[in-house]
Amino acid sequence: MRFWRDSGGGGSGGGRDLNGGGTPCGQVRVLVVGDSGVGKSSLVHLILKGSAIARPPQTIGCAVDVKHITYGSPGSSSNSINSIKGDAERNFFVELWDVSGHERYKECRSLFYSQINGVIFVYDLSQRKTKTNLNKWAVEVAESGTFSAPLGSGGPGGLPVPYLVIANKVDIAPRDGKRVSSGNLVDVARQWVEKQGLLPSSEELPLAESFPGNSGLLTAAKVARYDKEALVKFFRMLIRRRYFSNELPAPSPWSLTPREDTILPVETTNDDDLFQRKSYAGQSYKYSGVTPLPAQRNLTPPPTLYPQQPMSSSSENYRYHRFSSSAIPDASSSRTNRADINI
Ligand SMILES: Nc1nc2c(ncn2[C@@H]2O[C@H](COP(=O)(O)OP(=O)(O)OP(=O)(O)O)[C@@H](O)[C@H]2O)c(=O)[nH]1
Repeated sequence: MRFWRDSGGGGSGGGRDLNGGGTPCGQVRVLVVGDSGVGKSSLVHLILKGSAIARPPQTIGCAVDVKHITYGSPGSSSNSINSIKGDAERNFFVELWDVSGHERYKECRSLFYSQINGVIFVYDLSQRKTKTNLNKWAVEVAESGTFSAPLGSGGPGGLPVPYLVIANKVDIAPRDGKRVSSGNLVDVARQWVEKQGLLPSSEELPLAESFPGNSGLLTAAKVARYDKEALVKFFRMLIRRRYFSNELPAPSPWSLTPREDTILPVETTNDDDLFQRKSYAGQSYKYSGVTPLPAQRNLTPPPTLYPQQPMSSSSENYRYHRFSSSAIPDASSSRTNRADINI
């Protein structure tokens, strides 16, 4: 069975001429987790391609895509050894590990929780249970994962890396107490099961145990609405933590507020907290720009190679740690039709 998919495109990683031939300096790994059907793959597609995907196939195991991102200021010299710590613009890859939320992969998905720099938790605004379930996801990742550049204190479930909570499907979120149907198979099935009384209605689920940091980014992956700037800030913060942590402390990324004009419209709901965005994550989990503590778990320490070594444009240096797109099998067989879901 194949677990990986490499998009090989999307204007991101894979090619050698990124950013005018610039040499990638390194990579950060971001897990994308949440219940099946909340729209993780749709979101990843949107982040990579900038457009919505009509019918995402269900993820088998895990799909890996790579986004290219720059860090630093354009136009500065990149030849000096010091410039890596300074303002030269550098290329990085953000690996997005889109882990299937389907139960059938529960036993094996910890395989993918390796050397994680950050986590994106996704839930479905129209299915409140998917939000309360985020805690389970956090515990699972925290307990079975290994982490790169871990934080000194834990987030939800003890998660030791920065995270972002994304509330997807804002386009069909309940308004005025009424639920809007998305029409997609997973949602229809879930609503049918709830109606039969086989599951508590997600509308009735208590929010008391909801995920720490009720705020989150609002997205509607299906109609290509998301806060690109906030996502990029999150990715850059992960890069900074991993590769530039001995620079002067930067302002807390958790306190960065996305630009007002990129904020999705606030909709009226019976659950106001879902629609307020104040920070990227729980208050108890602020990253304050301090140098990360040594690895807390069974970790390979994050490589310090790239930040410290002189850069060269030789092809050897183009390879970067832990990810080689050539090592990743063909994408096409890693997914299957959503119609295959067993409900
Ligand atoms: N209305 C609406 N539907 C969405 C949105 N995002 C995703 N969907 C739909 O939700 C369904 C599930 O989307 P996926 O992206 O495959 O969900 P997933 O979380 O990756 O699911 P798994 O692979 O099973 O873990 C698809 O039919 C999508 O078209 C959204 O923002 N709004």
